[in-house]
Amino acid sequence: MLFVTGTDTAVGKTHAATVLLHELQRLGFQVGAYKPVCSGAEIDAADAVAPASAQQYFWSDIRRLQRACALPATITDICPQRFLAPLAPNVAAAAEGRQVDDDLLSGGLDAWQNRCEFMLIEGAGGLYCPLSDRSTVFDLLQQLNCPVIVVAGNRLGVISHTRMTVELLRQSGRSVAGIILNEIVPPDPGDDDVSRSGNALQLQKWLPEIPLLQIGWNGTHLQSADCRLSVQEWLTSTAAAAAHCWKTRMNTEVDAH
Ligand SMILES: Nc1ncnc2c1ncn2[C@@H]1O[C@H](COP(=O)(O)OP(=O)(O)OP(=O)(O)O)[C@@H](O)[C@H]1O
Ligand SMILES: C[C@H](N)[C@@H](CCCCCC(=O)O)NC(=O)O
Ligand SMILES: [Mg+2]
Repeated sequence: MLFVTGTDTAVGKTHAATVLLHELQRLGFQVGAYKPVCSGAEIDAADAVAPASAQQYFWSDIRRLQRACALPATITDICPQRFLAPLAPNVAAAAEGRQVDDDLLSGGLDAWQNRCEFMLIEGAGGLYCPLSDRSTVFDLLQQLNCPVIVVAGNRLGVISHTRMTVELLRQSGRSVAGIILNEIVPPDPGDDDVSRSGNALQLQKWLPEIPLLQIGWNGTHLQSADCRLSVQEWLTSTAAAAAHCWKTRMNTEVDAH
């Protein structure tokens, strides 16, 4: 298992997860994709004029993960709990008179047993985003006990947000496999925006022991910002740690039954 978290909502966790899926699959790994809960549905354009009851909702994160995953998977395999409002999942659930099922957050992974070498899991929002009324992304991560990738949206503020996220993970014993600095704003060719162009160097300076990768605007590939290792080396070692963790979970599940 490999958990993709981020410095905030809308920093490119899903975008980075799809890039990771493509890159890992290109290296031959069989990777499943999972999001424990998703909030914020959209309506297919073709349905926009249909009466509300007939409208087909979809969840962009689930659709993007499903399309990027090379293994056959239903929407429920990818994400077993889905809510309409674009709010924290527990708040979105309450708006429908429902509750997020805490056990199903990790329990939904059981559907993937023996179907892949490991799972790529995307959270929602940042580390302390509530998932249910009782638990946050961070709690789920602690329960899953797996390596983490931190997606950092490249904008002013990213240095502090990334360091806080990494510090919390490290203090709690999580292994941070890497930081992905993701371009969430299109480049302006006439203007070198120093509030963004200097952030990779700063992250390397303040977090020198964590591999730093980058995804460009509309980028479909990972780039290494870390001269110590290539993207392929990083992917291979990260996949090995993720596979070990998934195997451990499956063995534990088998023992429990
Ligand atoms: N590198 C990129 N290039 C171009 N667009 C991007 C890039 N990264 C993200 N985006 C766009 O920015 C928006 C937010 O990205 P994304 O949905 O991946 O964020 P997220 O962190 O997964 O958010 P959430 O907390 O809702 O899961 C999306 O429209 C996405 O397509
Ligand atoms: C609606 C968003 N897109 C996202 C939830 C983000 C909630 C952030 C809450 C917070 O930390 O303040 N949903 C999701 O990832 O399924
Ligand atoms: Mg997302």
